[in-house]
Amino acid sequence: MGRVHLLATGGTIASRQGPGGLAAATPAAELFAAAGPLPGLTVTTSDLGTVGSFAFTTTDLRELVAEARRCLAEGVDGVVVTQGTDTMEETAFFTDLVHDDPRPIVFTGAQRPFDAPAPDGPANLADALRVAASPSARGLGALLCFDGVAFAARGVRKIDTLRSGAFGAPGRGPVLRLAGDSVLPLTRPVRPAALPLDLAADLPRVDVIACYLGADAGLLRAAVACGAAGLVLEAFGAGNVPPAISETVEQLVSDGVPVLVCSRVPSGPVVPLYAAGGARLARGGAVFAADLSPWQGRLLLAAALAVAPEDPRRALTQQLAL
Ligand SMILES: NC(=O)C[C@H](N)C(=O)O
Repeated sequence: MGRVHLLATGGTIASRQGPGGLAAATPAAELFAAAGPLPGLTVTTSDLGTVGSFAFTTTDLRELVAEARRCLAEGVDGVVVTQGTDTMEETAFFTDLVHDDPRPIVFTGAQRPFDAPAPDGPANLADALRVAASPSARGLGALLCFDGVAFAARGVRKIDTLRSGAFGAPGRGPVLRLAGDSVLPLTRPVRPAALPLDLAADLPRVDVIACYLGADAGLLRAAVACGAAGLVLEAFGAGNVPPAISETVEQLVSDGVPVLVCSRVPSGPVVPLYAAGGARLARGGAVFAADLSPWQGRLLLAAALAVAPEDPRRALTQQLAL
């Protein structure tokens, strides 16, 4: 008999139509009841909140991971977190960065609300509960289970605003597939060691700066003026930025502000190829973030700065080597 704890935070999976639009209001026990009986599983439930994930802060993120750890300490085989899909790729990734227990923490949600004529939440939740109890999920870290498959947290992205197949992991694919009651293993990605992050302390501010044709360095400087301790560039293509930005990056890095390079393209790695583009950024000391999305890169840089404020490079390199 598998034992799983369900921790609910809100999101569309818990939302119903109200006078001003959709609002999350359904508690964990009701979400579980709608997922139907799951023979062979004992499920306990608790509620951490009922908000849309677009309202999450990094404080909520730290509290969520701490709460999931408390649930695991009760001796369950795994934890399922229900939340909104808007920031699920960030929550799952952050959880994965610090998760050093072989038991999985599985995120799921829905694209259609709880009171829709054909909601997708109940099936997603049933799948996520099965994954959380499955021996095939052990050692895979934080997972995101949606629409019949589960993705490793690293590299997963929301790829559709409304369709039930909301997530993908470009260039990687899912790690588990659901078939009825069975959880079928597909691949086992190697995970770097967990970062020893103090969940009680605030994360340093890291901002993501978008690059677009003709962009100048104004937003980079503004971010630093607002207190950013590190910056992530949402660069063009394989990691190129307009000249005004690379010039400023060089200066910021030498002033001690680390800069991580990600791409605005959803698939493929960033590499310092072009003399006046990415190669210039690399010469200036920017770190290239493989195929991490800017939003996952931002959380990685914030965690690296928290763990090693003087020299986040080592933590970054260790996490990006795989
Ligand atoms: N499908 C969803 O859950 C989206 C919702 N806006 C949220 O992130 O809370």
